[in-house]
Amino acid sequence: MSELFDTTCNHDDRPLSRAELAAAMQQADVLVPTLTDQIDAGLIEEAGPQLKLIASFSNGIDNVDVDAAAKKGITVTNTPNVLTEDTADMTMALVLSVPRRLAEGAHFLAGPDAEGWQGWSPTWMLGRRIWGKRIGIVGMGRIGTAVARRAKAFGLSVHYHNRGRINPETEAELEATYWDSLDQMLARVDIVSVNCPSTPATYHLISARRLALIRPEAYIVNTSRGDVIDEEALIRCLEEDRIAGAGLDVFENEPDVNPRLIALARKGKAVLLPHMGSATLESRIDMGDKVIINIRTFFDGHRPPNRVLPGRA
Ligand SMILES: O=CC(=O)O
Repeated sequence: MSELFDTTCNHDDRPLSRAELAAAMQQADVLVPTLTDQIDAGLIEEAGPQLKLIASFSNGIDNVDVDAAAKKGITVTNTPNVLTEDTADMTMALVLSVPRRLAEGAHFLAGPDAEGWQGWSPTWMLGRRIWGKRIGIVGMGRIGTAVARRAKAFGLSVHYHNRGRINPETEAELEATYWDSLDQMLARVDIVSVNCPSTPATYHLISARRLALIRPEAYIVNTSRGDVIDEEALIRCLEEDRIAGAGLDVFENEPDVNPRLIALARKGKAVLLPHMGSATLESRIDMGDKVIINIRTFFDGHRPPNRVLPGRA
């Protein structure tokens, strides 16, 4: 990056403070935030007139107020596509981990009781079968579709809810069933996978009312953003055994994880990951390349390939 542009970098791999962000936005022509930097309307309002591009190092763009940026004539870009397969892999890992008690088993052999293991026995660590079950994908964009491909290969039947139907060829290839009604789909599937972006319209989409529709034997997995699920309501469902288990890579108040969720993880009711869905070396390199291409294209006077348009709600 610094070979191509005159850069000021945050070398610490930690989110900048609001004051540091504000100062950067007074000086830089381009801001490259990550998903942990909250670029809200207030910061954008105070930005200097030289700031023309916010090239986010993230797929999700819920951390940037794109409408406020557009009003101030600032273009916003993100880094889609390059982390689709990695995030879908991690989603599938959670789909397998929770019902098959993978984390519990691994922790057991890494924990204090490991040496006391008595060996295989017929009722030891029984989980629930994946093959032949129904997965309900909430949000059938790139990542949702990549999850569906994997799920089908694992013998799950694919159900999905989306704002619109996906193209008929892909639907046929995945043998996927489209549900116009999210409520009806939630009531019928064995695993719910949340793969839609966080927007004002998807805030608490999986609400307390909808969580109550999910069957008690079903599991829920979220690798999207924490606020798509009403986390407090999910915790209550898990504590009261109204849902069999949850696999969560994202949380409502990251990096704070609700201690009740941690307690549920210790009881084997949840597998929690620290937002690592796209965390591969390859995806980070590809994301960096996308940021550079977006900046370059923009300053060459063209429309950057990953421009995020306002009005996404
Ligand atoms: O969650 C990761 C991303 O949005 O890039």
